[in-house]
Amino acid sequence: MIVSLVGLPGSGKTTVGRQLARRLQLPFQDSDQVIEVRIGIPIRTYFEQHGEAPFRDLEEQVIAELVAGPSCVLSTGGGVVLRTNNRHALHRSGPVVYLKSNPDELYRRLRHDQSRPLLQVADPLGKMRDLFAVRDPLYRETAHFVMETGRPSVATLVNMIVMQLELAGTPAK
Ligand SMILES: Nc1ncnc2c1ncn2[C@@H]1O[C@H](COP(=O)(O)OP(=O)(O)OP(=O)(O)O)[C@@H](O)[C@H]1O
Ligand SMILES: O=C(O)C1=C[C@@H](O)[C@@H](O)[C@H](O)C1
Ligand SMILES: [Mg+2]
Repeated sequence: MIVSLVGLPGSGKTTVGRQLARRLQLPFQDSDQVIEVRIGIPIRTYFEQHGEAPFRDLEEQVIAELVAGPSCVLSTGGGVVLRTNNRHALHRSGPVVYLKSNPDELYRRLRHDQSRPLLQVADPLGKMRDLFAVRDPLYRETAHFVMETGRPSVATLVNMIVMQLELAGTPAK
């Protein structure tokens, strides 16, 4: 079973995913990290050198491999839901949690972070709002649960997710 986390850049997929994996005693995978190991350079540099389309091809390949692999908690890249194949692959491989965050708050969280290529633009707040408008319906379509992030701490979010999974009958180890 693959427990996946989806959401906008900075919504906490990596941070929450790592702790959730520890709680569920499952291995942790992060598709962005798998991709970076494979390409041998930061995703940001890959975007600059090759553009977005080859990155999305690689991401689709990595998602297909990960969902076919052993049980894990899988944190995904923020744009994973842009491809229909990814949405279906994640949804049918196990519970998918959408970490839903307000774009203005995410912008405040990430404004000093240079590693997110899509936010290295003149108007990153506008970009985050646009990403939310396009992707919120896709995250909802992919997910079985929507968790509002924002006020809760990472530990609280992890507790809330574990409770949701238990309510849904997902065996927590
Ligand atoms: N619930 C939370 N409350 C406060 N800060 C948080 C919360 N979740 C994550 N953060 C902080 O927000 C930043 C981004 O988190 P993280 O890298 O986990 O996001 P991500 O969803 O994996 O982003 P990306 O899509 O770019 O990989 C980190 O500095 C993290 O510590
Ligand atoms: O939101 C996005 O489209 C992205 C988010 C990151 O997780 C990376 O997957 C990459 O920078 C693209
Ligand atoms: Mg991440």
